[in-house]
Amino acid sequence: MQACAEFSQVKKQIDDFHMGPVDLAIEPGTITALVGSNGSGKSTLLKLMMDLTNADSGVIHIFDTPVDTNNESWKRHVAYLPQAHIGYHPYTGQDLKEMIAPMYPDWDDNLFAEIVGTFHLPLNKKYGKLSQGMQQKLSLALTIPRNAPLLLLDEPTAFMDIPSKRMLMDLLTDWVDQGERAIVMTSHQAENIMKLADYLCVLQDGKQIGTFEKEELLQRYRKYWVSSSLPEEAVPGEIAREGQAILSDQPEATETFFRDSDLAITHQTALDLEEILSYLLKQP
Ligand SMILES: Nc1ncnc2c1ncn2[C@@H]1O[C@H](COP(=O)(O)OP(=O)(O)OP(=O)(O)O)[C@@H](O)[C@H]1O
Repeated sequence: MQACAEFSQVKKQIDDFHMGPVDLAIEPGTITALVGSNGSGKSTLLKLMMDLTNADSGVIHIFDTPVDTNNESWKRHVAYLPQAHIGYHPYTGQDLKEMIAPMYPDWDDNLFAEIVGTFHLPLNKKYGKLSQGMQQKLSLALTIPRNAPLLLLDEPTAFMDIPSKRMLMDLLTDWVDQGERAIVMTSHQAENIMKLADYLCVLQDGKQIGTFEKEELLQRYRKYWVSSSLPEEAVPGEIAREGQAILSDQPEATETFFRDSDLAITHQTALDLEEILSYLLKQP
């Protein structure tokens, strides 16, 4: 199946920030969250996909077309929501819709009306006069109905209230379920990632720690308490200790060790995604 986007050994340097090498494939029908601390390179990855900045080495393909080709027709297959829109401020939502919709052959006016209705967006007000949260909602209303098969969202819910976040998450899940389309989004919000993402591409200071299937990641980590004192030396799979608890990223190996050492497990829990990401991002 044709990948929506593919990074091969992509590297980029901006001053003293070094990104990559990044290898990543975005398959249709999937939602990938770019996760990492501030300044880890998430927005830069999206900008590289939009050819808004150039890679120093490596190749990025969008639907099999290299992004740095002279023919930019591939851009019609991508809808990009940046963190901030420069140039929208003097226009009303209606003006912006009339400017943007004709550029996208698959623009869905019904979906635009649905998002406007869901978020109670006033289309007669200038973008610059809207609150940050409303600006974000209007930007989404102007981006999702483009129905481009690859949707890139940079922090889409950063300024949104809780009910709106939920509504957007439902909307995005429905949107991606409709067919051969994919979403790549950056997010700091574990709730978004937990609800939406199939895959997590984890970045730390520009380094790609890994790309993980969310469910696989959730199953990989467990926390154990045992009946007597823990041995001083590290237990197989141990990644950390919290008081009398051991955190493991190899539950089978850890449990075998406890069994062989006659240490009864008195309690165990899975780790939530926020804890897992904190551990991944603490790695040296
Ligand atoms: N135009 C620019 N000029 C100079 N440095 C830049 C520029 N754009 C990005 N950088 C640097 O590149 C690095 C990665 O930035 P990027 O915006 O991709 O991070 P991020 O993971 O999206 O961060 P955040 O979570 O804060 O949005 C940072 O060190 C940033 O300072």
